[in-house]
Amino acid sequence: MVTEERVKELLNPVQDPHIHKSFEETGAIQNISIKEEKNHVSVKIALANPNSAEQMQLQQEIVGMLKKEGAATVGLRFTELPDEQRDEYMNEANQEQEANLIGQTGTNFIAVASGKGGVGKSTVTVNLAVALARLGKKVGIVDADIYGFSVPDMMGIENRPQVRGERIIPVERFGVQVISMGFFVEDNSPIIWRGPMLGKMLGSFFKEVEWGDLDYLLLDLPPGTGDIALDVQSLLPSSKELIVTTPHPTAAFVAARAGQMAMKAEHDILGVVENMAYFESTLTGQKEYVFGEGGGDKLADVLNTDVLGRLPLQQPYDEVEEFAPGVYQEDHPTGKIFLSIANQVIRRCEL
Ligand SMILES: Nc1ncnc2c1ncn2[C@@H]1O[C@H](COP(=O)(O)OP(=O)(O)OP(=O)(O)O)[C@@H](O)[C@H]1O
Repeated sequence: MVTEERVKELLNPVQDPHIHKSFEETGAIQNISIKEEKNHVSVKIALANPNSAEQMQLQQEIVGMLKKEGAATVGLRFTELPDEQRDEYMNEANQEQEANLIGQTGTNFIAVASGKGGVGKSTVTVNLAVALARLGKKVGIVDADIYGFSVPDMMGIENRPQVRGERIIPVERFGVQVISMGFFVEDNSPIIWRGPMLGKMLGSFFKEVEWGDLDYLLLDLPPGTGDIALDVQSLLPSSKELIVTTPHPTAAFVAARAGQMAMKAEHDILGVVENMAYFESTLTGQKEYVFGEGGGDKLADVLNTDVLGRLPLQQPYDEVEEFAPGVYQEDHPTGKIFLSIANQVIRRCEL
Protein backbone atom coordinates (compact mmCIF):
# COMPACT_ATOMS: atom_id res chain seq x y z
CA MET A 1 0.00 0.00 0.00
CA VAL A 2 1.48 3.34 -1.04
CA THR A 3 1.62 5.96 1.72
CA GLU A 4 1.21 9.73 1.60
CA GLU A 5 4.85 10.10 2.60
CA ARG A 6 5.96 7.86 -0.24
CA VAL A 7 3.85 9.81 -2.78
CA LYS A 8 5.50 13.04 -1.62
CA GLU A 9 8.94 11.49 -1.79
CA LEU A 10 8.28 10.31 -5.33
CA LEU A 11 6.73 13.51 -6.64
CA ASN A 12 8.87 16.14 -4.91
CA PRO A 13 11.75 15.91 -7.44
CA VAL A 14 9.43 16.01 -10.49
CA GLN A 15 9.97 19.18 -12.53
CA ASP A 16 7.32 21.64 -13.62
CA PRO A 17 7.90 21.48 -17.39
CA HIS A 18 7.50 25.22 -17.98
CA ILE A 19 9.66 26.67 -15.28
CA HIS A 20 12.17 23.90 -14.64
CA LYS A 21 11.63 23.90 -10.92
CA SER A 22 10.86 20.86 -8.81
CA PHE A 23 7.46 20.30 -7.25
CA GLU A 24 9.20 20.62 -3.89
CA GLU A 25 10.47 24.12 -4.78
CA THR A 26 7.15 25.39 -6.10
CA GLY A 27 4.97 23.70 -3.48
CA ALA A 28 3.11 22.07 -6.36
CA ILE A 29 1.65 19.17 -4.38
CA GLN A 30 -1.39 20.68 -2.77
CA ASN A 31 -3.28 17.65 -1.61
CA ILE A 32 -2.79 13.90 -1.41
CA SER A 33 -5.56 11.53 -0.46
CA ILE A 34 -5.42 7.79 -0.29
CA LYS A 35 -8.43 5.49 -0.18
CA GLU A 36 -7.03 2.35 1.38
CA GLU A 37 -9.96 0.04 0.69
CA LYS A 38 -9.71 0.67 -3.07
CA ASN A 39 -5.98 1.38 -3.10
CA HIS A 40 -6.79 4.64 -4.89
CA VAL A 41 -4.42 7.60 -4.78
CA SER A 42 -5.50 11.10 -5.72
CA VAL A 43 -3.21 14.11 -5.91
CA LYS A 44 -3.83 17.77 -6.61
CA ILE A 45 -0.90 19.45 -8.36
CA ALA A 46 -0.35 23.13 -9.21
CA LEU A 47 1.57 23.86 -12.41
CA ALA A 48 2.72 27.06 -14.14
CA ASN A 49 0.72 26.08 -17.21
CA PRO A 50 -1.74 23.29 -16.51
CA ASN A 51 -3.40 23.28 -19.93
CA SER A 52 -0.59 22.16 -22.14
CA ALA A 53 0.70 19.17 -24.03
CA GLU A 54 3.45 18.89 -21.42
CA GLN A 55 0.84 18.49 -18.72
CA MET A 56 -0.63 15.49 -20.56
CA GLN A 57 2.77 13.89 -20.71
CA LEU A 58 3.46 14.62 -17.07
CA GLN A 59 0.12 13.12 -16.13
CA GLN A 60 1.03 9.83 -17.80
CA GLU A 61 4.42 9.79 -16.12
CA ILE A 62 3.00 10.42 -12.65
CA VAL A 63 0.24 7.84 -13.05
CA GLY A 64 2.92 5.34 -14.16
CA MET A 65 5.12 6.16 -11.16
CA LEU A 66 2.32 5.74 -8.64
CA LYS A 67 1.02 2.53 -10.16
CA LYS A 68 4.51 1.10 -10.07
CA GLU A 69 4.48 1.84 -6.34
CA GLY A 70 1.37 -0.27 -5.96
CA ALA A 71 -1.58 2.13 -6.45
CA ALA A 72 -4.46 0.38 -8.20
CA THR A 73 -5.96 3.59 -9.57
CA VAL A 74 -4.71 7.16 -9.66
CA GLY A 75 -6.67 10.39 -9.93
CA LEU A 76 -4.77 13.58 -10.73
CA ARG A 77 -6.18 17.07 -10.61
CA PHE A 78 -4.16 19.94 -12.02
CA THR A 79 -4.56 23.52 -11.01
CA GLU A 80 -2.61 26.71 -11.70
CA LEU A 81 0.11 28.17 -9.49
CA PRO A 82 -0.84 31.59 -8.06
CA ASP A 83 -0.25 34.30 -10.73
CA GLU A 84 2.47 36.08 -8.82
CA GLN A 85 4.47 32.94 -8.14
CA ARG A 86 4.06 31.76 -11.72
CA ASP A 87 5.17 35.11 -13.21
CA GLU A 88 8.24 35.20 -11.02
CA TYR A 89 9.26 31.66 -12.00
CA MET A 90 8.47 32.29 -15.68
CA ASN A 91 10.69 35.36 -15.67
CA GLU A 92 13.53 33.45 -14.10
CA ALA A 93 13.08 30.61 -16.58
CA ASN A 94 13.07 33.02 -19.54
CA GLN A 95 16.22 34.73 -18.39
CA GLU A 96 17.89 31.39 -17.86
CA GLN A 97 16.85 30.17 -21.29
CA GLU A 98 18.21 33.28 -22.97
CA ALA A 99 21.39 33.31 -20.95
CA ASN A 100 21.90 29.72 -22.02
CA LEU A 101 21.27 30.66 -25.60
CA ILE A 102 24.29 32.86 -25.92
CA GLY A 103 26.05 31.94 -22.73
CA GLN A 104 25.53 35.27 -20.95
CA THR A 105 22.98 37.49 -19.29
CA GLY A 106 22.36 41.18 -19.78
CA THR A 107 22.05 41.10 -23.57
CA ASN A 108 19.06 42.91 -25.05
CA PHE A 109 17.45 40.90 -27.82
CA ILE A 110 15.73 43.00 -30.43
CA ALA A 111 13.70 41.34 -33.17
CA VAL A 112 13.09 43.51 -36.23
CA ALA A 113 9.78 42.51 -37.76
CA SER A 114 7.48 43.58 -40.57
CA GLY A 115 4.15 42.46 -41.91
CA LYS A 116 5.23 42.40 -45.56
CA GLY A 117 8.51 41.70 -47.29
CA GLY A 118 10.49 44.43 -48.99
CA VAL A 119 9.61 47.26 -46.62
CA GLY A 120 13.21 47.73 -45.46
CA LYS A 121 13.48 45.42 -42.47
CA SER A 122 17.02 44.32 -43.30
CA THR A 123 18.09 47.90 -44.07
CA VAL A 124 16.81 48.95 -40.64
CA THR A 125 18.41 45.98 -38.84
CA VAL A 126 21.81 46.61 -40.39
CA ASN A 127 21.85 50.38 -39.95
CA LEU A 128 20.45 50.27 -36.43
CA ALA A 129 23.14 47.74 -35.48
CA VAL A 130 25.88 49.92 -36.97
CA ALA A 131 24.45 53.02 -35.25
CA LEU A 132 24.39 51.21 -31.87
CA ALA A 133 28.02 50.19 -32.42
CA ARG A 134 28.87 53.82 -33.29
CA LEU A 135 27.39 54.76 -29.93
CA GLY A 136 29.82 52.40 -28.22
CA LYS A 137 27.59 49.37 -27.78
CA LYS A 138 28.63 45.78 -28.39
CA VAL A 139 26.28 44.53 -31.06
CA GLY A 140 25.49 41.34 -32.96
CA ILE A 141 23.11 40.52 -35.81
CA VAL A 142 21.44 37.22 -36.58
CA ASP A 143 20.16 37.31 -40.13
CA ALA A 144 17.23 34.93 -39.84
CA ASP A 145 15.29 36.20 -42.84
CA ILE A 146 15.28 32.91 -44.64
CA TYR A 147 13.42 34.32 -47.63
CA GLY A 148 16.47 36.34 -48.56
CA PHE A 149 19.66 36.65 -46.59
CA SER A 150 20.42 40.23 -47.48
CA VAL A 151 22.50 41.26 -44.47
CA PRO A 152 25.92 40.06 -45.75
CA ASP A 153 25.41 41.84 -49.09
CA MET A 154 24.17 45.04 -47.50
CA MET A 155 27.16 45.15 -45.19
CA GLY A 156 29.57 44.23 -47.97
CA ILE A 157 30.66 41.02 -46.26
CA GLU A 158 32.46 38.65 -48.55
CA ASN A 159 34.25 36.37 -46.12
CA ARG A 160 32.69 33.52 -44.22
CA PRO A 161 32.78 32.80 -40.49
CA GLN A 162 35.64 30.75 -39.18
CA VAL A 163 35.06 27.63 -37.19
CA ARG A 164 37.28 27.03 -34.17
CA GLY A 165 36.75 23.59 -32.71
CA GLU A 166 33.02 23.43 -32.16
CA ARG A 167 32.52 27.19 -32.07
CA ILE A 168 31.58 29.47 -34.96
CA ILE A 169 33.27 32.88 -34.96
CA PRO A 170 30.94 35.56 -36.36
CA VAL A 171 32.15 37.92 -39.06
CA GLU A 172 32.84 41.44 -37.80
CA ARG A 173 31.95 44.44 -39.97
CA PHE A 174 31.53 48.07 -38.87
CA GLY A 175 32.05 46.87 -35.31
CA VAL A 176 29.08 44.49 -35.52
CA GLN A 177 29.28 40.71 -35.12
CA VAL A 178 27.28 39.10 -37.91
CA ILE A 179 25.89 35.63 -38.44
CA SER A 180 23.68 34.93 -41.41
CA MET A 181 22.03 31.73 -42.48
CA GLY A 182 23.22 32.78 -45.91
CA PHE A 183 26.78 31.97 -44.79
CA PHE A 184 25.81 28.33 -44.65
CA VAL A 185 23.87 28.05 -47.89
CA GLU A 186 25.66 27.19 -51.12
CA ASP A 187 25.27 29.77 -53.91
CA ASN A 188 22.25 31.37 -52.31
CA SER A 189 20.27 28.28 -53.32
CA PRO A 190 16.71 28.25 -52.08
CA ILE A 191 15.81 25.98 -49.22
CA ILE A 192 12.35 25.00 -48.18
CA TRP A 193 12.36 25.97 -44.55
CA ARG A 194 9.90 24.71 -42.07
CA GLY A 195 9.33 26.18 -38.64
CA PRO A 196 11.02 23.50 -36.53
CA MET A 197 14.03 23.39 -38.88
CA LEU A 198 14.57 27.10 -38.63
CA GLY A 199 14.08 27.02 -34.88
CA LYS A 200 16.75 24.34 -34.59
CA MET A 201 19.17 26.19 -36.83
CA LEU A 202 18.64 29.40 -34.90
CA GLY A 203 19.00 27.58 -31.61
CA SER A 204 22.38 26.31 -32.69
CA PHE A 205 23.37 29.81 -33.85
CA PHE A 206 22.79 31.04 -30.35
CA LYS A 207 24.56 28.17 -28.69
CA GLU A 208 27.46 27.53 -31.02
CA VAL A 209 28.44 31.03 -32.04
CA GLU A 210 31.18 32.76 -30.06
CA TRP A 211 29.39 36.05 -29.53
CA GLY A 212 31.53 37.39 -26.74
CA ASP A 213 29.91 39.98 -24.51
CA LEU A 214 26.98 41.61 -26.29
CA ASP A 215 24.84 44.56 -25.25
CA TYR A 216 22.44 44.08 -28.15
CA LEU A 217 21.62 41.17 -30.41
CA LEU A 218 19.41 42.13 -33.35
CA LEU A 219 17.42 39.57 -35.27
CA ASP A 220 16.34 40.16 -38.83
CA LEU A 221 13.12 38.12 -38.76
CA PRO A 222 11.38 36.59 -41.74
CA PRO A 223 8.56 38.90 -42.80
CA GLY A 224 4.99 38.07 -42.01
CA THR A 225 2.96 36.43 -39.36
CA GLY A 226 3.29 32.78 -40.33
CA ASP A 227 4.56 29.80 -38.40
CA ILE A 228 8.17 30.60 -39.00
CA ALA A 229 8.06 34.10 -37.59
CA LEU A 230 6.08 32.73 -34.67
CA ASP A 231 8.66 30.02 -34.01
CA VAL A 232 11.47 32.54 -33.96
CA GLN A 233 9.55 34.78 -31.63
CA SER A 234 8.89 32.01 -29.17
CA LEU A 235 12.58 31.09 -29.14
CA LEU A 236 13.42 34.36 -27.45
CA PRO A 237 10.78 34.84 -24.81
CA SER A 238 11.79 38.28 -23.58
CA SER A 239 12.94 39.74 -26.86
CA LYS A 240 11.79 43.26 -27.65
CA GLU A 241 10.49 44.15 -31.09
CA LEU A 242 10.89 46.93 -33.55
CA ILE A 243 8.28 47.02 -36.29
CA VAL A 244 9.10 48.39 -39.73
CA THR A 245 6.45 49.65 -42.10
CA THR A 246 6.06 51.93 -45.09
CA PRO A 247 3.64 54.86 -44.80
CA HIS A 248 0.99 53.18 -46.91
CA PRO A 249 -2.11 52.37 -44.83
CA THR A 250 -2.30 48.81 -46.18
CA ALA A 251 1.31 48.11 -45.23
CA ALA A 252 0.65 49.50 -41.77
CA PHE A 253 -2.43 47.32 -41.45
CA VAL A 254 -0.39 44.18 -42.25
CA ALA A 255 2.40 45.33 -39.94
CA ALA A 256 -0.13 45.72 -37.14
CA ARG A 257 -0.75 41.98 -37.34
CA ALA A 258 2.97 41.33 -36.88
CA GLY A 259 2.95 43.71 -33.92
CA GLN A 260 -0.07 42.05 -32.38
CA MET A 261 1.60 38.68 -32.77
CA ALA A 262 4.62 40.05 -30.93
CA MET A 263 2.37 41.29 -28.16
CA LYS A 264 0.77 37.85 -27.93
CA ALA A 265 4.25 36.40 -27.46
CA GLU A 266 4.52 38.96 -24.62
CA HIS A 267 7.32 40.82 -26.36
CA ASP A 268 7.62 44.52 -25.57
CA ILE A 269 7.26 46.70 -28.63
CA LEU A 270 10.11 49.20 -28.71
CA GLY A 271 8.56 51.30 -31.43
CA VAL A 272 7.84 51.70 -35.11
CA VAL A 273 10.19 52.76 -37.89
CA GLU A 274 8.54 54.23 -40.97
CA ASN A 275 10.66 53.55 -44.02
CA MET A 276 10.35 55.18 -47.43
CA ALA A 277 8.33 57.83 -45.60
CA TYR A 278 8.92 60.59 -48.15
CA PHE A 279 11.07 61.63 -51.05
CA GLU A 280 13.04 64.81 -50.63
CA SER A 281 13.89 66.59 -53.85
CA THR A 282 17.58 67.40 -54.04
CA LEU A 283 16.70 70.43 -56.19
CA THR A 284 13.98 72.08 -54.16
CA GLY A 285 14.26 70.31 -50.77
CA GLN A 286 10.53 69.71 -50.96
CA LYS A 287 9.12 66.51 -49.50
CA GLU A 288 6.83 64.33 -51.54
CA TYR A 289 4.85 61.59 -49.85
CA VAL A 290 5.17 59.07 -52.65
CA PHE A 291 3.78 56.09 -50.71
CA GLY A 292 1.10 57.99 -48.83
CA GLU A 293 1.16 59.29 -45.32
CA GLY A 294 0.22 58.25 -41.83
CA GLY A 295 0.94 54.50 -41.87
CA GLY A 296 3.62 54.73 -39.17
CA ASP A 297 1.46 56.86 -36.86
CA LYS A 298 -1.52 54.59 -37.34
CA LEU A 299 0.56 51.53 -36.55
CA ALA A 300 2.11 53.17 -33.48
CA ASP A 301 -1.40 54.03 -32.29
CA VAL A 302 -2.66 50.49 -32.67
CA LEU A 303 0.39 49.10 -30.87
CA ASN A 304 0.37 51.79 -28.22
CA THR A 305 3.91 52.87 -28.99
CA ASP A 306 5.77 55.62 -30.87
CA VAL A 307 7.35 56.19 -34.25
CA LEU A 308 11.08 56.26 -33.51
CA GLY A 309 12.09 57.55 -36.91
CA ARG A 310 11.03 58.23 -40.48
CA LEU A 311 13.46 57.34 -43.21
CA PRO A 312 13.36 58.99 -46.61
CA LEU A 313 13.14 57.20 -49.90
CA GLN A 314 16.70 57.08 -51.04
CA GLN A 315 18.09 57.66 -54.47
CA PRO A 316 21.07 55.51 -55.35
CA TYR A 317 23.77 56.57 -52.98
CA ASP A 318 26.41 57.77 -55.37
CA GLU A 319 27.71 61.13 -54.15
CA VAL A 320 30.51 59.38 -52.34
CA GLU A 321 32.31 56.24 -53.18
CA GLU A 322 30.12 53.47 -51.89
CA PHE A 323 30.62 52.77 -48.26
CA ALA A 324 28.77 49.46 -48.32
CA PRO A 325 25.71 48.89 -50.43
CA GLY A 326 23.26 49.34 -47.56
CA VAL A 327 25.13 51.06 -44.73
CA TYR A 328 24.87 54.82 -44.37
CA GLN A 329 27.83 56.84 -43.23
CA GLU A 330 27.58 58.49 -39.84
CA ASP A 331 27.27 62.01 -41.24
CA HIS A 332 24.81 61.13 -44.02
CA PRO A 333 21.34 62.57 -43.25
CA THR A 334 19.88 59.07 -43.09
CA GLY A 335 22.87 57.90 -41.00
CA LYS A 336 21.94 60.64 -38.53
CA ILE A 337 18.32 59.46 -38.39
CA PHE A 338 19.61 55.99 -37.54
CA LEU A 339 21.73 57.44 -34.72
CA SER A 340 18.63 59.09 -33.33
CA ILE A 341 16.67 55.82 -33.56
CA ALA A 342 19.58 54.00 -31.85
CA ASN A 343 19.59 56.52 -29.00
CA GLN A 344 15.88 56.02 -28.44
CA VAL A 345 16.30 52.24 -28.55
CA ILE A 346 19.03 52.46 -25.91
CA ARG A 347 16.87 54.64 -23.71
CA ARG A 348 13.91 52.28 -24.03
CA CYS A 349 16.01 49.16 -23.37
CA GLU A 350 17.89 50.61 -20.45
CA LEU A 351 14.84 52.01 -18.67
N1 LIG B 1 14.41 54.10 -47.79
C1 LIG B 1 14.72 53.42 -48.88
N2 LIG B 1 14.88 54.04 -50.07
C2 LIG B 1 15.16 53.34 -51.18
N3 LIG B 1 15.34 52.01 -51.22
C3 LIG B 1 15.20 51.33 -50.07
C4 LIG B 1 14.88 51.99 -48.84
N4 LIG B 1 14.82 51.06 -47.86
C5 LIG B 1 15.07 49.88 -48.45
N5 LIG B 1 15.30 50.02 -49.77
C6 LIG B 1 15.60 48.99 -50.75
O1 LIG B 1 14.47 48.12 -50.84
C7 LIG B 1 14.87 46.77 -50.97
C8 LIG B 1 14.26 45.96 -49.84
O2 LIG B 1 14.86 46.39 -48.61
P1 LIG B 1 15.19 45.39 -47.45
O3 LIG B 1 15.87 44.16 -47.98
O4 LIG B 1 15.81 46.16 -46.38
O5 LIG B 1 13.71 45.00 -47.06
P2 LIG B 1 13.17 43.76 -46.24
O6 LIG B 1 11.91 44.23 -45.62
O7 LIG B 1 14.21 43.21 -45.38
O8 LIG B 1 12.86 42.77 -47.38
P3 LIG B 1 12.76 41.18 -47.32
O9 LIG B 1 11.88 40.88 -46.19
O10 LIG B 1 12.19 40.86 -48.66
O11 LIG B 1 14.16 40.73 -47.09
C9 LIG B 1 16.39 46.79 -50.96
O12 LIG B 1 16.84 46.76 -52.27
C10 LIG B 1 16.75 48.10 -50.30
O13 LIG B 1 17.97 48.62 -50.73
